[in-house]
Amino acid sequence: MNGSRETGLPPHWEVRHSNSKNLPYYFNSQDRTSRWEPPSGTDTEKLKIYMATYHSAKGLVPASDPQSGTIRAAHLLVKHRDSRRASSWREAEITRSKEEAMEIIKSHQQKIKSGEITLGELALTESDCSSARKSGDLGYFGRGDMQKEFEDAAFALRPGEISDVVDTASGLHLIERLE
Ligand SMILES: O=C(O)CN(Cc1ccccc1)C(=O)c1nc(-c2ccccc2)[nH]c1C(=O)O
Repeated sequence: MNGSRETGLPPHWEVRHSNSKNLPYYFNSQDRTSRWEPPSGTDTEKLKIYMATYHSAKGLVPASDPQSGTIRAAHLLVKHRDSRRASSWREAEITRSKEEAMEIIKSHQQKIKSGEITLGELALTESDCSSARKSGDLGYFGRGDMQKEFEDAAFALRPGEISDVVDTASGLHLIERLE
């Protein structure tokens, strides 16, 4: 529990760490909801200071042991109205259809294949995942950490390779294995 005064978060909210995505997220212990972005009413200056000390104090660094069956990957997520959580930092309510999302991610795939732009660069502005701010980098993860379709596709890639479109409950993904 990190209390609300040091974190700058409203009461009942705390910072947690998603090991699978190697990202902090925000958890409300009262109604047990979680989100990638800080809730409204957060004192962002205090949170920034807390996050700096929290992360350095806890030494939360990525699991740097690919030998333990982990890989490192980045992804670009395009959500649609049937995504399990049809909302993202880009769009509060995502209403596009799955077919429209497929057209969008296929055009992203073409741009990446042509060498016009990298997946990470495109993820920064186009990915509906909160990892967008890290160019889609999810850090290291092992089997059992991600949704099965995502895991199978990611582990089938060689380092540097990019997947075809992967369909999960979260939406449509392009995955690049980094290590
Ligand atoms: O699937 C859901 O019910 C909600 N999620 C996952 C999630 C999990 C914890 C906190 C916020 C979002 C997503 O929709 C989601 N999944 C991902 C994801 C999926 C596969 C691999 C990496 C990330 N990112 C997100 C996101 O909003 O940022």
